[in-house]
Amino acid sequence: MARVGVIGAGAWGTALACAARRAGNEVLLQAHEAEVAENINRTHANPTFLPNTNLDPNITATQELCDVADCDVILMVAPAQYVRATCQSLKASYKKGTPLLVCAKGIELDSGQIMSEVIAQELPEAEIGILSGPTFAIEVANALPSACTLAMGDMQRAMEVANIIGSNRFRIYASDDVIGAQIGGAVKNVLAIASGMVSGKGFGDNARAALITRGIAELARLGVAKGAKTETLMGLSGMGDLTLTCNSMQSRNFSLGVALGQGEALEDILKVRKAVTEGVFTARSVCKLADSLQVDMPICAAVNKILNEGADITKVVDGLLARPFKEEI
Ligand SMILES: NC(=O)c1ccc[n+]([C@@H]2O[C@H](COP(=O)([O-])OP(=O)(O)OC[C@H]3O[C@@H](n4cnc5c(N)ncnc54)[C@H](O)[C@@H]3O)[C@@H](O)[C@H]2O)c1
Ligand SMILES: O=P(O)(O)OC[C@H](O)CO
Repeated sequence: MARVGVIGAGAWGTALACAARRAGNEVLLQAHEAEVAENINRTHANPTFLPNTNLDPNITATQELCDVADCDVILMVAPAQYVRATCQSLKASYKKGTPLLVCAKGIELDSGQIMSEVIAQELPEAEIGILSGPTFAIEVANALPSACTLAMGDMQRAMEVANIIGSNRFRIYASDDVIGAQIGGAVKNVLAIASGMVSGKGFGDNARAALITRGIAELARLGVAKGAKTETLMGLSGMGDLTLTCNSMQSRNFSLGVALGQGEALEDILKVRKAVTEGVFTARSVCKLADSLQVDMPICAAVNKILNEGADITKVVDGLLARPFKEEI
């Protein structure tokens, strides 16, 4: 039995705590909000972020980041824009060599950095891993079968850690492609917003299939330019997660796109959401990263224009459709 610390008791942190506990570990879940920690300890539930789910009473919660520093493996499940500040707070207690697995999916707004770059700056001694794949929290919490990628610089180490937190209901495939495993998870959120807009606008299933396929082409262009392996981008953390998120109302990113497509305003959609919709932030940061690498990402650029520059969806879509025909690459 290992001790697994989970930072962030949102839907995904709570679900990962369930998976790690099911794999036979002692699990400590760190919550940002006092009432979330209290609910988990007192009622074995997290109605704020993962309602209608009973948690194993052996999952305990704390509000203190330093409490998870003694764990054998730490999962970083704060949303992407909070990862830097969370690492800064963890720094004083973090023990060199403890695997720190990033489970957030996003690119930092100010810097355009991926999460491994943010962590390398703030916790240079961290043994970084990336856990990413097609995994809706509620299904993992309810022990429905899921699979994802765990990428670490050392493949052998990734296998060891996979054996600690994985199980027959939460299958983990090891990889040594730390960059590739992050690009899919970050970019698919932006593409899922686009896919939702296509659905919300009533453009039909053909259009959605075309968008997803051209989306994987731009995701792969960015990944390769950043140093990812193509097979990672075509695997669970890339194409797998893109397929899931671009086709399901369970996705916060897809459902936000649907609402936008149906004419709701972004501020009104976000006003009533407690859950994070990572694509809203990553739309801007992925464009910044793509510009710096001189990669053409027309769909992500279109989403950014709609979300952040107030562009009209119909006009933006018309602009995309009117581009000259080109080779399929
Ligand atoms: N929910 C899923 O199905 C799922 C699956 C895979 C990956 N992810 C990724 O996991 C990450 C976390 O998402 P989630 O679904 O668990 O979140 P959530 O939407 O359920 O909850 C929001 C989270 O933000 C945290 N938060 C709010 N303010 C904060 C602050 N100032 N500092 C630190 N944390 C703060 C909350 O404590 C909570 O953990 C995201 O990057 C998401 O893309 C989510
Ligand atoms: O609800 P979303 O859109 O944040 O997606 C959740 C997970 O990333 C799916 O793998």
